[in-house]
Order: sequence, then C-alpha cells, then structure tokens
Amino acid sequence: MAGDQSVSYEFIEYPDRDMLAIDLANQLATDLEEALLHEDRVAMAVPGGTSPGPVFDDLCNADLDWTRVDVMLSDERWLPEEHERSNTRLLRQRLLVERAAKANLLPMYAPKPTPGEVLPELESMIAPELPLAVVLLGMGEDMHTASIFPEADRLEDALSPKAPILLPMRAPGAPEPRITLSARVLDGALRKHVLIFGAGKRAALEKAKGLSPVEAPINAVLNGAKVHWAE
Ligand SMILES: O=C(O)[C@H](O)[C@@H](O)[C@H](O)[C@H](O)COP(=O)(O)O
Repeated sequence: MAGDQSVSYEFIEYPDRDMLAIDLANQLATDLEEALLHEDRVAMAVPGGTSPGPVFDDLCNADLDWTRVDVMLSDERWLPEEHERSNTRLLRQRLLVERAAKANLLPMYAPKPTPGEVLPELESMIAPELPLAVVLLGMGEDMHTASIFPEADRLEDALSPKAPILLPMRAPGAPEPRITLSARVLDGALRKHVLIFGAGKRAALEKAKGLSPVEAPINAVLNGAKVHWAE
C-alpha cells in the first residue's frame, strides 16, 4: 500500500498497456459479478478520455448479466453525442457493444445549451443507484479526476461532504463545459479503480502525496482504491 496517513491505496504495475487492459477488465467484470450476487441491479461509473478504450474493448465481452447493470460516466464534456470529444460517444462505441450492449446507460448529457437546466433530471436517475457498486476513474497530470480539476470554478463544492450528486464544472484545464459526479459519490463507491498510463501520471500521483484534495483532487477518491499503471 502507498500514500500518506489519510490516503492509502494499492498500486499495481503492469508490464504493458495490453496486459493492464485485459487484467483490469477482468477485475471489473469480477467486481460486477460479485455485486450482482447481492443486488438486483448494480451501477458502474467509468471515465471518458483516451485511456479506457482498450479496457472497454475487453470488458464488453465479459460473460455476466448485463441486463442488470447500469453504466454511467464519471463525467461528461457538454457536447452533442456526435462530437468526437463526447465521452458518451466513446461508451456507445467501445463499451456498450457485444455482450455489454444489454447494459442500461444512465445519461450524463442532454441536448440543452448548459447542464444546469437538466441537472435535477439527470441526478434523479442516479440517486437510486447509490452507492455505486464499481467505479473506474482516470487522472490527468494536473491530478484532476473525473471533471474535478484544480482551479475549477466549483472545486470546493465538488469536494464537500455535502456535495450534490452532480455538478456543472468549468476549469482552465478543460476546453469545454463539463458535468461531473461529486467526490463524495465517487469516493463512496464500493469498489474503486484508477487507470493511469505513462511516467508523467505516475510522477503526478507521487506528487499528490501529502497535498490537499484542493491541490490534488485525485486524493479525494484514492482511499482504498486500486491504481492500475503501465508505462
Ligand atoms: O472526460 C474526461 O476527460 C475524463 O473523464 C477525465 O477525468 C479523464 O479521465 C482524465 O482527463 C484522463 O484523461 P486521459 O485518459 O485522456 O489522459
């Protein structure tokens, strides 16, 4: 285990990205199977961005009862689904296919100019799913996770123990408006995984040790997590 007194996590290093993707997909499938033994329906949140595609390519073939799985994003870029930066688009193309096509997608986007007006509706679909059975998160070299960025406009709200389920978010590091699950929802997941690739992100994770969640938002969700890393 690594981390300072308040944040303790397991760091798993893989020989390469392919091995990581296969092994992490297996672990997520096992997590879901285990959760399905105890619940009628289980919810999993996953990130967008560039890292998780290969994990989705393996996970989508997992032999489990996907009809009882609700899938949602950890965060979304407020862009139409057709946009190449849409995380929903990534999910539909890489995760919600093959066997996983039977899973239910809980939307994190609606075609409105800003997230504010549809937030209550999106939240009302997520609320009955909490706590999340499984969460997979990404991280940026600036130590953001989901769309909880250092210097984001709603950073303190997103990190608050009383945070709402979802927050609209704008940040210098994010080219478009975002919507994100709050840290308390992500951190409250029963099984937590973080996926990071490359020396820069490994160094960023090291740098996060001892920093506050305001400086390093990843620290708000790391406790008890498994961090999966490959060069
Ligand atoms: O929509 C997003 O951008 C995310 O969900 C975000 O939190 C992502 O996980 C990290 O920025 C890492 O992104 P990469 O995997 O592209 O490096």
